[in-house]
Amino acid sequence: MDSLSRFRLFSFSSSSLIIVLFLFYRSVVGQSLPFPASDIWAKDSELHGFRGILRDEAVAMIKQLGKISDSDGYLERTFLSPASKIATKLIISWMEDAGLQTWVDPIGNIHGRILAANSSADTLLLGSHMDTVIDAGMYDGPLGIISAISALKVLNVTGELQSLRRHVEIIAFSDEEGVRFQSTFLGSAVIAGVLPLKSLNMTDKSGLTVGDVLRYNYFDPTEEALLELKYDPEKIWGYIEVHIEQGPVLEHLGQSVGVVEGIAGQSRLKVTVKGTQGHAGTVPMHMRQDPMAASAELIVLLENLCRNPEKFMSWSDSDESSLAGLVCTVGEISCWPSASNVIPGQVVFTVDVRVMNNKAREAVLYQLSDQIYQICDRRTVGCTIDNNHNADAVMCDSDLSLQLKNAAHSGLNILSSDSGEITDEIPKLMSGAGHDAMAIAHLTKVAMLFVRCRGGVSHSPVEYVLDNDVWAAGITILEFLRKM
Ligand SMILES: NC(=O)N[C@H](N)C(=O)O
Ligand SMILES: [Mn+2]
Ligand SMILES: [Mn+2]
Repeated sequence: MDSLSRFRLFSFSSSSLIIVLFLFYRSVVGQSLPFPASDIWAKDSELHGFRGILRDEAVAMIKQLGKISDSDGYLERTFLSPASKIATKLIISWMEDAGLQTWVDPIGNIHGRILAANSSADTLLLGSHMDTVIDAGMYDGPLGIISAISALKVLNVTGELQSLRRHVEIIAFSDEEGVRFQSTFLGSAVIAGVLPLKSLNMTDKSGLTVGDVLRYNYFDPTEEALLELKYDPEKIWGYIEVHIEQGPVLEHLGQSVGVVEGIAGQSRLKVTVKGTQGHAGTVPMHMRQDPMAASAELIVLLENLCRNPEKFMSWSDSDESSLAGLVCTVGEISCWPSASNVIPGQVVFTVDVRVMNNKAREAVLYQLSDQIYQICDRRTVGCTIDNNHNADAVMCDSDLSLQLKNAAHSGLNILSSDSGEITDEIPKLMSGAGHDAMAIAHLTKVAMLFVRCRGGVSHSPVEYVLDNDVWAAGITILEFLRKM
């Protein structure tokens, strides 16, 4: 080989090596934490819709958080549990990496804030919840927290974080699912100043009350102390929450995100049925007061009432349209003493009732209680109904929702600019699921962005959001922050 050929071969191999090293850097280093904040990288990322931060890092964080569980083998992270404390440290580190000032309040909410140069500016709140159901998916809650952190991290990388027009605060709420105490919204209701004091007396499975748990957390939850945690509505501009849709509509429409118009109201009851405990082999059937058989009848009644409410309710109570979307669920049941050869002494089950129209929900609860007591009387078992939670339906603010929709539109067009596709109209949809936005609506105007999920499945470990849809959520928040 002559020296010119040797030189050509050398220069070809060294440039290939540089390209290979660059690709390796992009694929391995560029996708891991922390993200390098160099100007060159930031420029490159702007061109690519900040894919490294808004998609790859965000998905990595969701997966990391999805491994922090109170149980082995499945995801469960409840209010102020050991796993929630580990998750708190991680979320704080991510918020700080995004350039935010952080703190944890006595109810376990994590806050990350950036102040605007104008100290008298009002504040945009962004957030969702960090607690999960039992055997949960990893997107329900964390998607909203992490898309907000990622969007602010982009602004930190580009240097825009210091020139925001409003203060911006992310809150990772400590309890939305209400699994530990059947409470829901413990975190967000305190911030909005609407936590009913009786919630402090609710007990978990070990007999601890909410109040006990807070006192172990060095916080005495008196009425005054709780009110001190309430935010001043005058200082808050609005609240935006990103959340997995948890239903099939966006997938059906072939759209990655949609804007929420309203959230159905919800009530949770605890029904206790007391009978006569006895021997399964000796008590004749007609002499039993069996709370298990009674509960079975009550549960079938609930299903009938919610499937065909018009058969149970007089038209003066409600009209057909106000009952549209009514859904009722018994999701938890336990009996005592729970043995195959014992007629139970007591059965306890939960009832979850949801519908957009608040009056219709009240009418359903009234009918349901009436029918339950009639059945219990006929079966000579004792029934009590505790109404543990009520949240009225919430309509999202139309102006804020429009701004969110415009942000989604421009964000999606950045993502699709490579393909030349123009994003269609952003869909609007209703939420049957509850959200922290319901509690925060008592404080300020709210808007929500839903993100498509596979098969519409949530509250299940198979819950899944495409990485590109996580990206779509992040770029929507980024565009919102840039234009607010
Ligand atoms: N979005 C949700 O999954 N939230 C609730 N905790 C619910 O029960 O709807
Ligand atoms: Mn949930
Ligand atoms: Mn949720």
